[in-house]
Amino acid sequence: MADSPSVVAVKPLSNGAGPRKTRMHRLIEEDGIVLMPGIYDALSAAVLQSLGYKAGFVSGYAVSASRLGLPDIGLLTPPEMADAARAICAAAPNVAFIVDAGKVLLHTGGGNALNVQRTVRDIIATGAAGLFLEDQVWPKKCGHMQGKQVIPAEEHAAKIAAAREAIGDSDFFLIARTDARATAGGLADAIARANLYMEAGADACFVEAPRSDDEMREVCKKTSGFRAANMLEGGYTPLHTPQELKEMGFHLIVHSTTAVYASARALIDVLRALKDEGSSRDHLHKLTTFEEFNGLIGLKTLNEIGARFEKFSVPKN
Ligand SMILES: C[C@@](O)(CC(=O)O)C(=O)O
Ligand SMILES: [Mg+2]
Repeated sequence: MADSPSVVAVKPLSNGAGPRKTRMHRLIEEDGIVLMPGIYDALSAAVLQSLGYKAGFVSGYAVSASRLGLPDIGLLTPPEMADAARAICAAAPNVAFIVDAGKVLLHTGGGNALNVQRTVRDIIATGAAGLFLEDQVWPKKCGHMQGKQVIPAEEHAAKIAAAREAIGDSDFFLIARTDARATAGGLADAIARANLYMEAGADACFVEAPRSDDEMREVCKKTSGFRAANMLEGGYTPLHTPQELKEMGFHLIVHSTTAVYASARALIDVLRALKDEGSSRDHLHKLTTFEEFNGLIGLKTLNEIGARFEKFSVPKN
């Protein structure tokens, strides 16, 4: 067990050539903490990139809501999630994305090491920078909902070890999540699991849904390696700034629901106004402009490329 929030373990390369330094390791090194808003489609990824974010999180909660209009209770299928991750990585190539693979994998309770290894390779192929693997029983639930259960710790640790093997020396970061805080074992079991998963080869641990600042500090004091926190508005965990979380001993922050809740709020408000008033003309300040929106999704650059290749003429010498 760790006794200091600053203790981190960087996994060695399999060829023995020193510590593995992935994109995510370098981002953590830059500022000590990495803020990753949860996004859910190519447009939300493009917004993230346009604002200069260096990292983002492909949220299962938000993808389930945006693609299916359904809650985060294990209904999204692996191909749907992988497809979302591919479109997101393609739309924002400058952003390092961590993919919430809880659903991609069906490893939660079901599946075995082979399923894990296949999923890891599939997610690497999307262009993502890493993934989350969680220890809930399938069908899983959002970490801030009632009634969660976890699989045996050793079983999940073996899946983490299988994931580590599949990653090899790829530029890919493995975050092991535990949902045990909500079960009979409570925080002590969650902390023991996080440390076991780190031993099994995770780059970072994520104890989901601690319920107070004291619990968050305890997680940081008693776990080794890099640590992730989830700032889910309306959930169990108190909301904090990156600086506050860094001081507690966290290194990665997921804001899983901020973007999808903001989108839903904006859509509800403006579409209600349109329904009531029959026109959007008094609400244009709530919308992007035609130019702003086209710029966001790269129209100018694409037009320039199109113009360059309109006609081929043999160069004269
Ligand atoms: C992080 C999360 O898994 C939500 C949660 O379970 O707390 C997501 O899908 O964004
Ligand atoms: Mg999720």
